[in-house]
Amino acid sequence: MQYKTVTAAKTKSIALVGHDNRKDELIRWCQQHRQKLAAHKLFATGTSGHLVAEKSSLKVEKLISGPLGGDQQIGALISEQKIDLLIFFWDPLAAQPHDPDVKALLRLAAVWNIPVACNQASADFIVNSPLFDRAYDKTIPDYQHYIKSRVTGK
Ligand SMILES: O=C(CO)COP(=O)(O)O
Repeated sequence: MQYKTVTAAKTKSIALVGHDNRKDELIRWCQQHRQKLAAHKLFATGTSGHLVAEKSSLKVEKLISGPLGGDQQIGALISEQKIDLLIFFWDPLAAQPHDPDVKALLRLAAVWNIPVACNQASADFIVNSPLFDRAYDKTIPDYQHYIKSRVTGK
């Protein structure tokens, strides 16, 4: 795979996702960091998004609920380079009916070099990083090169 450098803008697009047993933790984290988060564009799976918006007054673009396709929507936005950060409080202690979608989302975040926080401590490190409010150069797969070499065999 060939890679290229792109710049994540100062204003980030942040995806917020919490499994049911971890939604309270996600909401508390959003309330705690409300001021910092308000400067960015927020997306979330359906239930998480409604709850975060209601309980923190943050503006959130709500996608479909996770088990009905929301994880896949966020994955698609990541592959279109429309998400810069993923805060995903997934549940390590309960099986999810849509486990393949959860894995797919985490896989795409790894493919596209997206910082991921799976718990409150990681999320704290991310939100307090100087890079959180600043433009950031990162490497991602060079799709133009990838597709050209697949099509032409060169
Ligand atoms: O299931 C989820 C992520 O895998 C979250 O979806 P909801 O926010 O709709 O509960």
